Amino acid sequence: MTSAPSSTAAPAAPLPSRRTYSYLGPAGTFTEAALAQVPEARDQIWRPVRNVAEALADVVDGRSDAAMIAIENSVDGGVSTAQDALATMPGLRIVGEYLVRVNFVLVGRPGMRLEDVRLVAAHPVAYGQCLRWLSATLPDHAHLPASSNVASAVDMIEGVSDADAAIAPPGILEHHDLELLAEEIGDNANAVTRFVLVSRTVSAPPPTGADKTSLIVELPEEYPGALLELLEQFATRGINLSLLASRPIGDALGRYRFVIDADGHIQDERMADALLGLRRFSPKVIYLGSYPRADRAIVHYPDRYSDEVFVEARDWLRGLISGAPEA
Ligand SMILES: O=C(O)C(=O)C[C@]1(C(=O)O)C=C[C@@H](O)C=C1
Repeated sequence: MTSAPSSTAAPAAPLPSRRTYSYLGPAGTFTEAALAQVPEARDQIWRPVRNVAEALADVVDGRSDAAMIAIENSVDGGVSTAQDALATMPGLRIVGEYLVRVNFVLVGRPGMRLEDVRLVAAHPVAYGQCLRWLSATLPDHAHLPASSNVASAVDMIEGVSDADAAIAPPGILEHHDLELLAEEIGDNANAVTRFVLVSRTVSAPPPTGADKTSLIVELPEEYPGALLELLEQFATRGINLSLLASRPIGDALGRYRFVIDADGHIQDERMADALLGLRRFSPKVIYLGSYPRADRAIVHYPDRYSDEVFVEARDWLRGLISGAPEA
């Protein structure tokens, strides 16, 4: 006979609540491949959405804990929709960086032949990476923008779009019955897309020695040499920039904000000093976060830019002010 559970048994421990991650769907996108690189995201809830702004809005509004978004492609450059969303949506922080090799196939509805393709559905960033192949192979085609690399094909199969063919990741054929029309159609076989994981404002993960800091900075108006002064904040502190892109602010012609990735962490003395310099002259500095670089490459600095030398110089100045005898 089995005994009834004793009423004095310890109550079961509450299950830890699962975290939700938004990403550009549907399943099978490169963005999903980037999310698969995040160990903490395993066994959590993955929420596919239709665009980057929706993924970030999920985080801002609390529907998700974090969002994975594409931010830069080695062939097509900065993903402007992501840069603009980060510039205008408050309360977000980049907490991680991930790289995904990207290559593309052209797929059609079952029975479609390459020579009959006229309308090609593709995400604009993917389209930009296949332009040379497309103009050589399908010079008369028209482009139908799609919201993602997988949505291009799924919308075509489901009759939501009139496309004859779609640019998609190679894995698409494992999930859908499609005609493979061409493989390896990307203009650069080594193309890589950089993704970032974005959460609500949190303190930065601790420095690793291989970190990046992302910023968006506006220039003062009517200020000759302002861009040079912005760059000097980094140059005079020995900080390398790995990204400098301009995006229109949108309120008037000729007004731009600068999207910057700088080597180093906000807790590095030289980076903190550069941020103070930027804050003094720029009307708006958005700090997007400091996080470990995807390639984990340690950056080495000449001694004059080390934390110790910054601290020593500050102590020296304090000593001069306080009248302490010089060592
Ligand atoms: O994640 C996907 O598959 C996407 O469709 C998005 C995206 C992008 O926004 O850059 C991702 C990687 C490729 O470079 C092309 C498109």
